[in-house]
Order: sequence, then C-alpha cells, then structure tokens
Amino acid sequence: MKPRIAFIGSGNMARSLIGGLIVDGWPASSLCASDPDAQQRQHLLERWPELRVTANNETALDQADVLVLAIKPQVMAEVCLPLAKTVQKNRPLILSIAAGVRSADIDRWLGGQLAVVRSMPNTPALVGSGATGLVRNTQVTDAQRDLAESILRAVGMTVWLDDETLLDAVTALSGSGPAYVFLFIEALQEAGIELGLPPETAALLALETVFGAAKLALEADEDAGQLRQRVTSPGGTTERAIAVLEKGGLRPLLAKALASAKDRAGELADQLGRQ
Ligand SMILES: NC(=O)C1=CN([C@@H]2O[C@H](COP(=O)(O)OP(=O)(O)OC[C@H]3O[C@@H](n4cnc5c(N)ncnc54)[C@H](O)[C@@H]3O)[C@@H](O)[C@H]2O)C=CC1
Ligand SMILES: O=C(O)[C@@H]1CCC=N1
Repeated sequence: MKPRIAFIGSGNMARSLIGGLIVDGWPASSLCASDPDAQQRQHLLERWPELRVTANNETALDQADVLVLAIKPQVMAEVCLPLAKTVQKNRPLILSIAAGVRSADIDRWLGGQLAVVRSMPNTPALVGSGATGLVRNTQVTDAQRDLAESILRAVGMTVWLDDETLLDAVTALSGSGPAYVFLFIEALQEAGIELGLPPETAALLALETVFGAAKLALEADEDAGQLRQRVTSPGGTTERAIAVLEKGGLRPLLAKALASAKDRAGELADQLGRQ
C-alpha cells in the first residue's frame, strides 16, 4: 500500500505535486489535502473527485505518513503550532516546500525531535519540469529520504544537499530562477520589436529560442559554454552580441542578483525563526 500523504495548503504547488503523484500511479485515495479556501478545495475536487479534501488541517493529518507543508512561509508558525500535539502522536515525515523557513524552526513549532525534509522546488513543477533541492535532518531515515524524493520526483528532477544553508543558494538559483528566465524572454521580445519585428513574432521567436536552447543543452553531450561557442562563428553576428553582453557585465550582474536573493532568503528565515 502507498504511504498516505497529507497536504496542508492546496494552492499552486500542492496541486502540481498532487497531479504529479496521481500521474505516477499514486491512488488519489491515499492523498488528502486541506485548505481554508473553499474555492481551492473545489478546484481539487473538480479535477480529482476521489481525493480526500477538508477545511481542517487536523483532519488531513489523521493517519498520514507524510505531512507536506505547502503553505506560505508567513503562516507556517501559526499553522504548525496547533498541529503539534497530533504530529507528536503520529510522528509523520514532515516535508516542507516553503521558501526561507528553516527545518529547526518547523521542528520546534511541531514539538521537536521530528524527521524533517526541507525542499525548494520551482514553478516549472506545474508542468512536470521542476527542479528541486532537498535537505534532511538527522531524524530522517533512508526510507523516508526515498519517500520525500519520490514525491518531488513526481514533478521533475531532484538534488540532495548536505548543508541546509545551501538551500538559500538553491532558492536564489532555481527557486527564483524561472523569473530571471521570464525577464530574459521579455527583454528578448522587446529588443526584437525594437528591430521592427511584429510583437507576436518577436514573442514566439524569443520563447521558442529559450525552450530550444534549454532542450539542446539538456540533451547534448557538450556543456553550455561549448554550445555557445558552436553558435558563435568567428567574425559573425553572435560574436558581436556576446561581446556587448560580456562588456555590459551580464555575468557579474547575475552573480550580484543571486547573492541578493540568497541574502534575502537568510533574512526571511531569521525573521520567521523569531516567531
Ligand atoms: N511560487 C513559487 O515560485 C514557489 C513557491 N514555493 C513555496 O510553496 C509554498 C506554497 O506556494 P504556492 O502554492 O505558490 O502558494 P498558494 O498561495 O498558491 O497556496 C497556498 C495555499 O495555502 C492556503 N492556506 C492559507 N492559510 C492556510 C491554513 N491556515 N491552513 C491550510 N492552508 C492554508 C491558501 O488558501 C492557499 O491555497 C510557499 O511556501 C512557497 O514559498 C516554493 C518554491 C517556488
Ligand atoms: O520569491 C520567493 O520568495 C519565492 C521563493 C522561490 C520562488 N518564489
């Protein structure tokens, strides 16, 4: 029998995980989701009528082997504290997908000495192409590690880290990363329009270029630097454009952006940890 999973919070990320698990063959009856928002519960039931859905977090937790915390970081403490008694009785694996909330704080709010996996997925999980970093605390058994991995694997690739502080770097790179890529697509599109392309054409070319380049980089034997060289003919057009990007400081600018995101993740965790 598949382990029973309770989702606390049934928004975008929880829905994508539930969808991925069901596609992977998990019976909907082994999953339960809670959310105080009736519309969110309705969404779930329309899509998966056999899913167990409730407004009550405590009810969702009943008999769960895994408790997935899929709520916003800001409400984590107020959601966890009232669940501590039941969690301490049942002792499920705790799996958090929240940005900037440390495992030790989640463990403390839920009464302590629990197996906690903290993860950082990203929104491409909504289409099954997520990238997730995970860390586990010392209470997590190897079987629970595999279980956490199989849940996140249902929506994309996973990578384990030994050190929880590195999860802030993962948040900066792949957690926030889709937004940098969307900004890049917007900028490509705007630049194409500047050069006279019709907006729809510029949008389509920008999007397909980013998609095609990512697909090629995933499938090719060469790394991104080598693939870039292949596009860049000596004395050609790409060489001119790349020179402008390098001279304009694209690499140090991205390094600075990621460092700011990482610092912010640490700040948020410090703030929330004081609750
Ligand atoms: N959006 C993103 O790019 C990423 C988000 N995350 C994390 O995933 C978590 C969920 O994010 P989303 O699904 O995007 O948010 P969302 O806003 O779509 O979902 C959160 C859900 O929690 C529900 N909720 C609020 N109070 C609750 C309570 N007391 N008990 C139970 N449920 C409650 C809300 O009604 C909502 O449906 C967040 O912690 C976020 O940091 C992680 C990686 C990427
Ligand atoms: O912007 C944020 O804080 C969250 C974390 C990763 C993506 N979105």
